Amino acid sequence: MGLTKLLTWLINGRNFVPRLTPIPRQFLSSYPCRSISTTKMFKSAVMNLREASNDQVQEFLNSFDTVLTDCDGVLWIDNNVIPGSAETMNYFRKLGKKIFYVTNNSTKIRRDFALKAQQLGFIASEEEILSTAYLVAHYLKGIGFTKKVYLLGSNGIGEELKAVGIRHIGVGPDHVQPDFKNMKPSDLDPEVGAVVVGFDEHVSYPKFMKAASYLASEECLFVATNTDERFPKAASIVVPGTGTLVRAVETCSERRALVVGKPHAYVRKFLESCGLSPERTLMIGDRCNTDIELGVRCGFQTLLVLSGVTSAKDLEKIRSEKKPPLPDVVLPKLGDLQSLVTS
Ligand SMILES: O=C(O)COP(=O)(O)O
Ligand SMILES: [Mg+2]
Repeated sequence: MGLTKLLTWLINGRNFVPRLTPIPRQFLSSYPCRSISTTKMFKSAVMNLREASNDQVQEFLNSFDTVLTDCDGVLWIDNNVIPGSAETMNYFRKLGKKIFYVTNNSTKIRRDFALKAQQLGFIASEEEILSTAYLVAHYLKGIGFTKKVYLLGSNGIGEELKAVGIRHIGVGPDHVQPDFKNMKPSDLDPEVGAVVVGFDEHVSYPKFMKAASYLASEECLFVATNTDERFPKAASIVVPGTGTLVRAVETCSERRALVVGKPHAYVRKFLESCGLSPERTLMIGDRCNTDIELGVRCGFQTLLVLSGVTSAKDLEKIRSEKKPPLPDVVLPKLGDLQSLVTS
């Protein structure tokens, strides 16, 4: 069963018939999902759950049936679990909440995300994972794409493309040679009909040249996984995120990518097609400009945890600049919910 069908089935029961028609490209660029009132988008009150009464915590827990959680920065950082997050997610499940892991990370296939989650103590299955690698494949398959993809990204996307019968080239090192500027048209594959940009640890100048050269043809599609500026990191080291690569290719190709990840239109449309009940859905994230913005735009409740990218200081800045949207509720880390429900 496909992920959309499965999500729909889990959420609505067998009788619900999802809309599985591909989403037209021109529609996506302006797709608003639902109109957001200015008060909701720019509200200034954020409830700190640690300062809430027992009744308020209980009310919060009773207010949602479905939990969509971000991964990097909420559940784990690299391969290290954030203390208490597995216990909290498993507690949600024990309460009967449906759980889905919605990640902008494109480096793994869904099965490997599920495996990683399980190894870190989360109850999780492949069907509960929604990743940007999967969304890219879902999008290209949905529009009937049959050509080859030039992939400035990792095997995670490559494997998801392969799973839907789409061929790709480009994964792995493409080192700079002394005469790299002498690249010729014959160095390009004429079968390429789309450039996909995701996280690529082997990013290099020749890769940018190839991506931009393919994109010089107007017919060539340009798809990106996500625009996160940075990965969450515990120490004071900055790890540039996929947004860095997307902006670089957008700059040299003089084009804008269709981005499938949070908070962009494709993932919002995808979630909407799953028939979630927005007012009974909670989105948990560590970034206001991806996770919380997605949640607000979809009409979900939102919980920001400060264990990843957005810090308490950032939150203050967001509050004063009114951009991006603020969450409904905040916690230092997801695991803190445990002490609140047991106290
Ligand atoms: O890997 C990323 O860029 C972000 O991943 P996340 O959405 O799970 O935080
Ligand atoms: Mg995150």
